[in-house]
Amino acid sequence: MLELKNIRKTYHIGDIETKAIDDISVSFREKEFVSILGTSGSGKTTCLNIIGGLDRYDSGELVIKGKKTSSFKDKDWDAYRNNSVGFIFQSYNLILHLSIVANVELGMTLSGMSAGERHKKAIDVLTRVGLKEHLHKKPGQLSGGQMQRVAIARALANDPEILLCDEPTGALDTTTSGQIMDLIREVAKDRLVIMVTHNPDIAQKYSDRIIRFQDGKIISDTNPYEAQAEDSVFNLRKTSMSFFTALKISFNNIRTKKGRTFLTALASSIGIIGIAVILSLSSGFKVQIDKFQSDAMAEFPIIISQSAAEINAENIASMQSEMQDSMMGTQEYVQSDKAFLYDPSESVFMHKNLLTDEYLGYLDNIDPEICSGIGYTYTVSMNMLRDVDGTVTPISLNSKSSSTSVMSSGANATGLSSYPELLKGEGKTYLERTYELLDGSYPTDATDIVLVVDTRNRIDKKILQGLGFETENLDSVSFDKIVGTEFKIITNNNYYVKTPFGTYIPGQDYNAMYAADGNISVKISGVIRVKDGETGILNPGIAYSDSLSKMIIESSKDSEIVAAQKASDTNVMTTEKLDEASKTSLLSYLGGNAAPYMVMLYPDNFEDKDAIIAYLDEYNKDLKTDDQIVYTDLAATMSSMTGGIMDGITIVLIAFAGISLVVSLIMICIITYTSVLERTKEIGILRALGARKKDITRVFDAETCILGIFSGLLGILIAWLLTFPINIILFNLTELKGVARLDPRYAIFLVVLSTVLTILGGHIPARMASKKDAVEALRSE
Ligand SMILES: Nc1ncnc2c1ncn2[C@@H]1O[C@H](COP(=O)(O)OP(=O)(O)OP(=O)(O)O)[C@@H](O)[C@H]1O
Repeated sequence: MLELKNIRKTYHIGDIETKAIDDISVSFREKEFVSILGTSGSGKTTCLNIIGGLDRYDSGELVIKGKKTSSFKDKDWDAYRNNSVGFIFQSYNLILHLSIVANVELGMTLSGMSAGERHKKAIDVLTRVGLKEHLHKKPGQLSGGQMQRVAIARALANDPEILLCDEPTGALDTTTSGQIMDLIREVAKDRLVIMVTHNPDIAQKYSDRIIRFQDGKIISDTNPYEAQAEDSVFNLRKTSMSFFTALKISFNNIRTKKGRTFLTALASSIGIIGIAVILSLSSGFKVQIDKFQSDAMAEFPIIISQSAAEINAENIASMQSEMQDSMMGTQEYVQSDKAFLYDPSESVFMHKNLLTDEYLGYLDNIDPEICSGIGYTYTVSMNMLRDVDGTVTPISLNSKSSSTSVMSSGANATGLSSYPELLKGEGKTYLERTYELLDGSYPTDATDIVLVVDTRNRIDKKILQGLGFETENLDSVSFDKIVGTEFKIITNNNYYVKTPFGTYIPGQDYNAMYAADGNISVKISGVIRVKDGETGILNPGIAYSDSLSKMIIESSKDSEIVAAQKASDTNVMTTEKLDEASKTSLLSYLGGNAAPYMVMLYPDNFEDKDAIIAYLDEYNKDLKTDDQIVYTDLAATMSSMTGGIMDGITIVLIAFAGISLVVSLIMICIITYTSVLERTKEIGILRALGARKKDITRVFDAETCILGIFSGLLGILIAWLLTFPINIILFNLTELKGVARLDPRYAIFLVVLSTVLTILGGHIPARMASKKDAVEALRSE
């Protein structure tokens, strides 16, 4: 059954050699109870460990059931320990954080038995050793004798052919020893039991055969046996521990140290908290910036003007460096007594855009899905008269008090703006989306105009004066006085009078002009104000539709004065000489030029803006530089600046948080290492039960995995809780609401990251654990 042939084992510590086993040859029967007696240090335990596959011999041969073990690989030894050998130790060697049933099940788990079968078998053997009443207990709640019974049950669970007992009663009183020995005697009826003991009486009383050791040699054997040549019928079932079992073992271990686990997880979650808070802040700020940018987009549509300064990256860079020079005082000074002449217009490259009918048609055909509105600005003048309480007086829509600003896009003069028309034909108009109605109605016809007041309902006094309202000594004008006010835009033919000299002057007979046919009647349909949270493009004052301008141009283009002006190179009103450009602009002013001065395209979002730009670029593709239409996209310059800054800040902050993640990684490494040291005995027990080195690594990987998931979840929870005070603080500082928000996708990613990093950090100590010598591990306390 079991044969040791010239087995030797020597331990080397420094220069000192200890011959623990010195050429032992002995054979065992298939069923017998053998006691090994001997003085301390005589090599008994070493021999038992070699037989049990816990320790390796240096030379000789161990033959098990006719199979030589010299060719055994690690995995064969693991399987041998698991299937064929049961160990019983003096100090019981139970895993304290597992229940006694789980302790007994462990060996069977490694041999791959199903959960149900395992459990039944564990209960059976525990009942057999007399522990039926104590199944629910943990090892720590049992007496020494009871613990040894559990150890016996564990050793018997896999029904091994060999039971190895190393002083099984060494720690027990006489009565209990007797009971345990009776049990072992019983077990020995159908297997080989080899017991190491110091107690000759016990050996005498219970065993069939006594072998005495001295200085690593056998000095006597009461019942020697000569091994018969056997055919090898030795079949080993390979052992393996599932990751789930590893998780269960580790989870139970962690459960016994709740406080420490919590503190460890808390400390190692700091890095995750840092990154989660930074990510939630940066994504929150990004949302704010995106919102700001989409507002900015409404404010800065893509502008196509008749003449465009080419703003490109180069210009911006040179502007920036000029600014920097003046701020830093690094401007260039030249020593000279001459004044150098230069033409400033040469340094600004102006591109003339020819807004031909073809191009305007091209713009009109833009996909309404990508461009929510197109606004046209014309420089046509509006000659208006209003009947104020029976007196017809000239009025103006324009306060004429402030300068024109292209930056405020839709406006062609302060107090007078045109609003973009809806391209989609359905849905809310730009005004309905962006402005709230204070009185009257939104414009429905081209001839409906609206009064825009600011958020405090204010309006420039001069605008209402221009419209013919009485404002002298007044603080306010009620809306119903304004809404419904009608006036007329007088056609050129009605407005201009030809003088005997062939020139044209505005007529003076307002009543006749007002009453004449062909004028365009206009009505103030309502008063509007920008909605809270929206950014409007309209200046406080009057806003009218592009169609109104088109109507005026339509009515003016065939008028006498336009015809006369087209035919003349002098100003038909002042007889002043005109160059080509002034003539064009005068014709535009008179409504003789259908081309808009400026076109603005309104996207809804960045993708749409890109699509619009692609559409505009498409037109320019095959054209010569001079014929190309240059557009201005101010939002792009803004967004690339803000986006870049935000990304930069985020990266720097994450780098800092990353450092704390590395620190927690090192900490996990140390903590796992401590856990390995603490659980050395457990490693020995698992190895004795047949766990492979891989399985030991797995147990610790499982522990760090649990720790990683837990610290990840804890980190996310804390980071999420932190977003509330952070938001309150940010709101107080910046009035931005809900900036910090934790994206669930980031949260999941960070938990995974924490788990992976923790497993990585713990893997090295876990590998170290697996390399521990089983015998030494068992010996540790
Ligand atoms: N890992 C080791 N490293 C070095 N020497 C060892 C090691 N294990 C055992 N020895 C030595 O080998 C010899 C045999 O030890 P072993 O434990 O087998 O004796 P034993 O007969 O079981 O003693 P005891 O009855 O006291 O347990 C002893 O001299 C011991 O010091």
